[in-house]
Amino acid sequence: MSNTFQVDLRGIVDLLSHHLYASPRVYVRELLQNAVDAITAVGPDHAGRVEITTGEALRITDNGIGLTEAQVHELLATIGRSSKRDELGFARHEFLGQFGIGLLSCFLVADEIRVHTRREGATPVLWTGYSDGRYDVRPGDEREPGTTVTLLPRRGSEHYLTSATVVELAGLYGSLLPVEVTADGHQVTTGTVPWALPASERNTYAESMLGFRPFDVIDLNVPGAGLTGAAFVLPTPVNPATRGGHRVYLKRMLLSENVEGLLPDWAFFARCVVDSTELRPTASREALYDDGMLAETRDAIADQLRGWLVRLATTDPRRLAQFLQIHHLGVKALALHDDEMLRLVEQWYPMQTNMGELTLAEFRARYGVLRYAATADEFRQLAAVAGAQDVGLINGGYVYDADLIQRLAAVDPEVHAERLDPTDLTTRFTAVDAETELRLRPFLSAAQRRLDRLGCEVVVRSFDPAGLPALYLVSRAAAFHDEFTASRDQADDLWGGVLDALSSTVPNDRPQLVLNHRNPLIRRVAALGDAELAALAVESLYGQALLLGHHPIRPADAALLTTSFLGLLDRAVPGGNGEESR
Ligand SMILES: Nc1ncnc2c1ncn2[C@@H]1O[C@H](COP(=O)(O)OP(=O)(O)OP(=O)(O)O)[C@@H](O)[C@H]1O
Repeated sequence: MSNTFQVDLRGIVDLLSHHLYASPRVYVRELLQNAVDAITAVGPDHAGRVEITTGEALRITDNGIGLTEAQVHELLATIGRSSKRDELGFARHEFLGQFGIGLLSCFLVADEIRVHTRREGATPVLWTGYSDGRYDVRPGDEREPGTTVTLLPRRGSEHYLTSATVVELAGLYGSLLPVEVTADGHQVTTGTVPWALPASERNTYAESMLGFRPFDVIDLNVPGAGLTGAAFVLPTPVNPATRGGHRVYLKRMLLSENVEGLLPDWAFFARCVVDSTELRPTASREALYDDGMLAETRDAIADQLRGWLVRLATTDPRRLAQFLQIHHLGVKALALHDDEMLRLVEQWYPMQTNMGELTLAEFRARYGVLRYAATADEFRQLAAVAGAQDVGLINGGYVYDADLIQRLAAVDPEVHAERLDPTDLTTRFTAVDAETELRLRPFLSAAQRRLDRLGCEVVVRSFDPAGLPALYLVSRAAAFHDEFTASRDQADDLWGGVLDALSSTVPNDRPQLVLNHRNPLIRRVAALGDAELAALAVESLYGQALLLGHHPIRPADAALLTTSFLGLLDRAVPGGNGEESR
């Protein structure tokens, strides 16, 4: 014995209202959709009209194909039955509907639905359905071919059927529909799609619908998906992690204002408004069905956005620079994962270097190796000295920059990157000749004695620029060592013990104060007969070099800065040595 499933309508309505549709508001969309489909079914030359009125009840009338009594029994009384599928059960291309459940959404706001309909050449029929699952069919009053659906509001749902709400919802879902729609006398359909408007009106559209005045508007066209539309480029920075939704229409009916998955992740800077005849909705009609077609469409749109970027680069680099200025954080964040964005950054994003602003591509063409300082402090410390020796240096200290340089070198075997360590520079410093070295020895050992307690080593080298008297250089190992000893001092006994055991493995090359023998002041200081004055001078040079390189100032350094400054002042101002006038 074989039986058929029984369906409890109340269960189905609950399922629809709470789980399938985001809000009961969608009933307006489903009604509009049925009216448009009925008009489409008449034929391409039929001048379709849809009229919605509100009041005690909501009425929506179309001059579409209508239904015969037999069709009413077959289509309206069977959930899941649709006239919009072919014999094999596939959705027919020209229609919006396909599932055979849309009319049920009206039960989200109404307890009773009446469908008054007439097919050309047949008699009028009145079908009445109730939310408890009953329906009846009677002969209807005389009427033109077409259909009128009437909803009697459910108690508590009246607000979904007020004039204001219905006019708003009909406009939201139906403004681009290819048939004439009015709601309580208001013209709902606008006639033109926004992306076909002249440039100034597109901007106004974006301002009112998307909430921003676009930086630029890019036309989109994907014939394979029957897709036309526009991408509006955001004029202000956005966090690329916040997925912005797109306004998507399917066969001119709004799917959602917040569709995801239409663009690849890297295109976070654009909001699209598109219409497609081929992309498919999910059953809730609030999202796009994620299939091969959507993937191909995404790729095609990505190509068009990339094309826009490339065009900007060749025809209007100034605007591309503006674009990157707005969206650089997002572009750079994505470039850490996306090779195309990485190339964009390489070619077009100017980074700070000691030779002015240069793109990584320009820098590489000029200097071969992408030599960079990993922090802004290191960069400041090294930029001038490196520049004077014609060593190009990139400031990798801005967010993502050092990582991007490293990644570029990782993905492209032709690119070489090198982090410049401050002590690497000493190899470019020329040692002074043996005779001078010998002459300077007493001065140097006196200077070393003064700086020993600060853990700093004093050396003399010749380097450019000659105007720079002294440079404080910390190697990575030395910086680590400093941090290590600082933590050792703060740690409790247990951790102190562990750190002590480790300390033997920590290299302890000391930071260096490099005095520049090319600098006239340094020569004069080194030649001073007055040992006390020379020591004061070395201490101030040490303090000044620390400040110049933005190094942390420890309490001992601060004390030294004060005493050396006051000491020098004392020597400079006449009347010292107890000779003050009384
Ligand atoms: N205004 C109308 N004019 C003519 N036929 C209609 C009208 N409204 C509904 N119908 C008929 O009733 C059937 C069921 O409608 P329903 O809205 O439930 O499903 P659908 O539109 O086929 O699919 P979907 O669930 O995707 O909307 C339709 O296939 C159509 O044949």
